[in-house]
Amino acid sequence: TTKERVTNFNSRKFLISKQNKKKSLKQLPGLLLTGYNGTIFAYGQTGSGKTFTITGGAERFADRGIIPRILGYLFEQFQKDTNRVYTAHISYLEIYNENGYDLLNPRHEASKLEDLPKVTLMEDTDQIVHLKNLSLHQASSQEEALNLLFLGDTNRMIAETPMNQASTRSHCIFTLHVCGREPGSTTLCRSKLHLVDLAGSERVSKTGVGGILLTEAKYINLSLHYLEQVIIALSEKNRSHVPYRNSMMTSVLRDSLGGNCMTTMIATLAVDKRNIDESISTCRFAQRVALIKNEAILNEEVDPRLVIVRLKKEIQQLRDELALVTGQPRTEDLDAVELQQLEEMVRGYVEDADADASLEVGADMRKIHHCFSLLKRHIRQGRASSGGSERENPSKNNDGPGSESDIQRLKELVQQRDNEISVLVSMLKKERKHVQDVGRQLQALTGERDEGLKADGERETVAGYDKESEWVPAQSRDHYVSSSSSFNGTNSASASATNGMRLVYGEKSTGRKEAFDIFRRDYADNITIEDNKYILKQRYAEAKALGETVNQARSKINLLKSNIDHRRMQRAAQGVSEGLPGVDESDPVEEDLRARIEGEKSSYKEAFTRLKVLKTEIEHLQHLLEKAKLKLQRDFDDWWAGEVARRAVSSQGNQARGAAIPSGSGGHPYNQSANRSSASSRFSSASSTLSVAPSASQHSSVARSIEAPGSTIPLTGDSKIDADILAFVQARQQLMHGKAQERR
Ligand SMILES: Nc1ncnc2c1ncn2[C@@H]1O[C@H](COP(=O)(O)OP(=O)(O)OP(=O)(O)O)[C@@H](O)[C@H]1O
Repeated sequence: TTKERVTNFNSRKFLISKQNKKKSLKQLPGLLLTGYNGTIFAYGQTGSGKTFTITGGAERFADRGIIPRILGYLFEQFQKDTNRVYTAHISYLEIYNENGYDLLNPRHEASKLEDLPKVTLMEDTDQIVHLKNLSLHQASSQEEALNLLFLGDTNRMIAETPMNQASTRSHCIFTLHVCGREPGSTTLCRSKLHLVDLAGSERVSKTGVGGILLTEAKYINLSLHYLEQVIIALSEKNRSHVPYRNSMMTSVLRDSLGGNCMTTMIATLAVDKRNIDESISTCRFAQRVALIKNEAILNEEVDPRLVIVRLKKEIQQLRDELALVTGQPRTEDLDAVELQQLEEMVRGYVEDADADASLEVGADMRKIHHCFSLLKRHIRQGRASSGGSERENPSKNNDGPGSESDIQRLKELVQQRDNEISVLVSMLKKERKHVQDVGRQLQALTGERDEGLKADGERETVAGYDKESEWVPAQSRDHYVSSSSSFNGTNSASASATNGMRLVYGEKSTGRKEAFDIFRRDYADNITIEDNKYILKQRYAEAKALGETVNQARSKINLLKSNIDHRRMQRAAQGVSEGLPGVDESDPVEEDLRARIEGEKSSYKEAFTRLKVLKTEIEHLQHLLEKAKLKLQRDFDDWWAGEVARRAVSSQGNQARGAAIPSGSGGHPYNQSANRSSASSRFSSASSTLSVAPSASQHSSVARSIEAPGSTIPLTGDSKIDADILAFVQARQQLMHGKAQERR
């Protein structure tokens, strides 16, 4: 029961073993920024909370895992650190049955796992492993990075089939590649952080390290066994050979396990009594991991492109100097472009007010000569316009340019212009005030809707949520896939998913929609979906209110600022007209205005900071909601497909016997949990037998409610259309039965 589960989870404990005792789990992301590689991997039996720890829970924002938290932290640091420029790239690899798959491949959501290009290992001469077919996506913001995580997780979920319980039997490696550089420097700091969600470990401990029994081989997660072998080899002193190459996972994590990396293992335990053996085995494994000593080094490298540019410049300088020293100056004439450049440089140099400004033309005598001649020309021109005219007009009292009458006339002209300017300024102010008033009136009329959110880019997201809150099942997976397969890696995954939902809206059949409504009503996760919708609405309302607070504070600050300006002008005018002293002294009115600005500023900051946090939370909740909806959609599709197949088989049988529509039900297999193996058994029973009676494990409210229609429905003979007709009749019956029960 839920209560038991909660109690069990509360008693879960995490054991963290560290390579370097000084470096805690919290410090790893920080070390990533300084250029060290890091790995955090979760190890434990199925259901002990590895995915919950690494990625996060599917229900609440507070349950978000290490990956979203690290992404939040890192992007915040990128912004804070003004001394460096950072770039981040993300890859997401899934290893299933020793094959690697790119979880960020856009084809992932449209194709079966087997049809996807496999990620393969390639080793260079320095034994560094490279992964072919694994895409790397740049993430320039936390939002983009979280979208990539969401996309990968969704792809992982979609690719899950009853035969492939991916979350339990596959390993996932989310890698964050960070590159930091000081502007102008040729040195780069490259580092990567692997966040690894390993497959369930239980089989390994049961098999033992010694050998794998042939009969059990297909059930055993070989790569975890090899991981254990590598760990043992690394923890034993004097072991020269470490068998990294045995599995893809150990090859990919080679650096993390015994190389240049700070590694933290999180051992997850399900501390129920019946799991005691698994728990002990996990602790032993953690103990061995703790013995491994890694030598992490700072990953600094020089960017070859920048070095080339620098070296080319240096070579040119040296060539010029050499030519100068050896007396072999270049003889060819400067071309038009060079002459133009020199002219601009000299003009800039002459006009530069800075006395220390220098003119850099390199050690090229041709250029130096040309610069001298340009400077000479400038000087002569200057003399001609000032000194020369002085010599020609030594008397200041004559009527030529510069005479007293001339100066007087110019003064009057300046005065006249000043008057014109002040008239224009006051007109401008009036106009501006008018525009502001009109703006305010307009805002009042439109109710200032969503202004705050709009300012922070929130509006679209929340509006998107509103639009999708009413949604219906897809006709088939193909529809969903085709509509969302346009994803190119950087688009919003949630947008593509919702588009998919919306696209099929117009194509729904009534029977299918009715069936979906019933299915959704009984679906166990529906409570979570509804809860999250409710929380999301609350957050949205809070964000809207905060947005308004931010806007109000902003306009109040602007108003107070203009009051201060006004006050200052008033005081200045008073000072000039009345010749009052002390205009420079502090003004209590202005002080008061300033204090009010400070007050508004702090409420603005507070609301804005909360809005930012809220934005992350809203996005996270939207992702959770999307995932839950996708899961519901997928479960419904499976159930529906099973129903249709069974009806088709039954109706064919009945038609052959000239019978009416059969009774029976497929049940609601997902009312307890998303039991995918029961889904597969439904499929097989549908194809192998005409019996449609619900099995004991499949009973549900829907299953119990089905009765024979009691009338013969004319069928078309087309199996697909007939199946749809039958499903419609059945869904309708279920609905009516449900309503009848409700009335009772
Ligand atoms: N600390 C926890 N608090 C609440 N729920 C938890 C906690 N840890 C795990 N769970 C829940 O337990 C279930 C199983 O957890 P999770 O999927 O993380 O296990 P896992 O070790 O990754 O399993 P698998 O090996 O199958 O992938 C999930 O429903 C998860 O939400």
